Amino acid sequence: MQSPPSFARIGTRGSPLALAQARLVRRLLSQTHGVAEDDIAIEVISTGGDRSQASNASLIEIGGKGLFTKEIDDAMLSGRVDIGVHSAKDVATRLPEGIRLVAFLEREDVRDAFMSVKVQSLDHLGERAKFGTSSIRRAAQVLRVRPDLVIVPFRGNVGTRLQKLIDGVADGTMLAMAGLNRLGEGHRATAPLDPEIFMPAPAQGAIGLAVRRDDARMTALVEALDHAPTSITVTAERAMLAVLDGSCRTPVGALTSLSNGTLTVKGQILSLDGKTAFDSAATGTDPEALGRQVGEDLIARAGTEWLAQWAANS
Ligand SMILES: NCc1[nH]cc(CCC(=O)O)c1CC(=O)O
Repeated sequence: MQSPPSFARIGTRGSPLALAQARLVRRLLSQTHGVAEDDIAIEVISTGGDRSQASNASLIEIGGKGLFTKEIDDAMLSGRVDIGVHSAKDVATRLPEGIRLVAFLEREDVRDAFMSVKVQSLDHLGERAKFGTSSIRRAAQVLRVRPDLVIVPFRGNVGTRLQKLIDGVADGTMLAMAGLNRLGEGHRATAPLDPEIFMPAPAQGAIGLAVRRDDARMTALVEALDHAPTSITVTAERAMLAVLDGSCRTPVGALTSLSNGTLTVKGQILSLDGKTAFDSAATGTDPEALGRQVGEDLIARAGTEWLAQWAANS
């Protein structure tokens, strides 16, 4: 009989992207710690996010707190798996008490890409063309530059979405370059979008690794995979998001650059229809402090009256 994997058990969602990310983590752990890949198990765990994507859950429900991570967190807490591998942008700013994000892998391309089988860019879409997205951020950003477009719900993995474009369910859509690249499908992107205008989701393009807070062995093994510049920028963006999470449910974009130890954090919040947007930026060295500063400044600029429409607890 084969002996069970002894080094570590990774918990992941079952989507092609999630599996590609879990396999990347398995390979890095194996290389870094000199163990066989067979000694690292990959356990597929279905999450609430997978179930609501399969159904017709509303835009607001998707992306709710911990939707893509709860069952993996539970599997870690019960000892079924040791490491949770997540797209960092899908990880809620507040994690369960016993769980910690301890490492981020080197960030992929942070940008979103425009995708279409008909036209080369967003500008080339016809008047009132259908734009497929189930992301409130992407819908707001697209409507900001093309208020005439009609937003239609659009879900599924990369292959499904491409088929939907071919079938004419939508004339265009937007996907993260990171996901496409990690699936070896980067060539499918019609045109990467300017991240200053189409600000990515906070932490987009980074893979976050979670462990049980009391698991010192696993913490040390996983921390060895951390990519410091990614940790710094993602920490700033998640700090910004944590401030905004506490007071509103508006679409949020973030863009951080790091050069010679100096961080510039930019943030944007928008109304769902894209008609209103507030921008802020800050430069410095402390990721947490800068992120919080940008979040608080966005709240101040938007003002309580505007934010009241998008109250966190409504
Ligand atoms: N919400 C789904 C999701 N979570 C992470 C990615 C892509 C990879 C990444 O941004 O790290 C995607 C798909 C997409 O937004 O196109």
